[in-house]
Amino acid sequence: MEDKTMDMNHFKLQFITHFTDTYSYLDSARMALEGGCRWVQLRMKHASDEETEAVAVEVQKLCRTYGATFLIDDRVELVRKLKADGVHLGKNDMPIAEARKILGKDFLIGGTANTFDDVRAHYEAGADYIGCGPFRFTTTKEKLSPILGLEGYRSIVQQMKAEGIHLPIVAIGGITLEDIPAILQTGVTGIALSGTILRAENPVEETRKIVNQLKMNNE
Ligand SMILES: Cc1ncc(COP(=O)(O)OP(=O)(O)O)c(N)n1
Ligand SMILES: Cc1ncsc1CCOP(=O)(O)O
Ligand SMILES: [Mg+2]
Repeated sequence: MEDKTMDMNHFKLQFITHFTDTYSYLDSARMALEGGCRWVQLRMKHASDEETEAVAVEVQKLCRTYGATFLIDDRVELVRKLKADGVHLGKNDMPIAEARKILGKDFLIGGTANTFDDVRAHYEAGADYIGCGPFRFTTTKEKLSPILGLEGYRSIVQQMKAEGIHLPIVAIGGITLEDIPAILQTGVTGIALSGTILRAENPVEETRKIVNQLKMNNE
């Protein structure tokens, strides 16, 4: 497992896999890694445990080759079994405090937030970072929470500052390359995305552009 305190650039872009007819989960992760992303979440919503484990083993190997952080969506037990780097949990998943008891302090745990109250609850439960969204409508996730837009992030970041909550927060949901400068201006730490890379004509090149855009907007 990598050092949680490593270079924060590493944690500015999280690529999340998504089922497509064009690319396998493994190839999707490979393209993001080739493009320079160093934080990958394997999200296989409708797959069985067996199917997910088989893919996770391969994506984990690839991530290790690239020195990337490897997270799995939802599946705490699989994260423990494979010694992945961490898990991302939402409202309908295992509570973060329970996952922390199972995984201990050496695994990353991300929590989904749509409001400042969600952020505070995850902070108190011991989350390492927040995935906050949706920024705008996306077809990648069903049953979306209310859209936040730029104003939603500004408000949440401002409340975090006011209450002294220091936790990395990545914006998520329908984000494209063009959105990055304005999103970072709101004070969030980074972004998480999927569709804009997988729909691009050249996903590796699109990832490169996103990585460069994030570097240019580095504070
Ligand atoms: C970085 C990041 N943020 C939010 C989510 C959404 O998690 P969740 O609300 O549990 O929904 P599913 O992804 O499980 O459908 C995420 N996965 N990653
Ligand atoms: C998992 C998730 N949670 C909120 S929006 C979303 C999907 C992000 O994917 P995309 O970048 O394709 O909108
Ligand atoms: Mg979930």
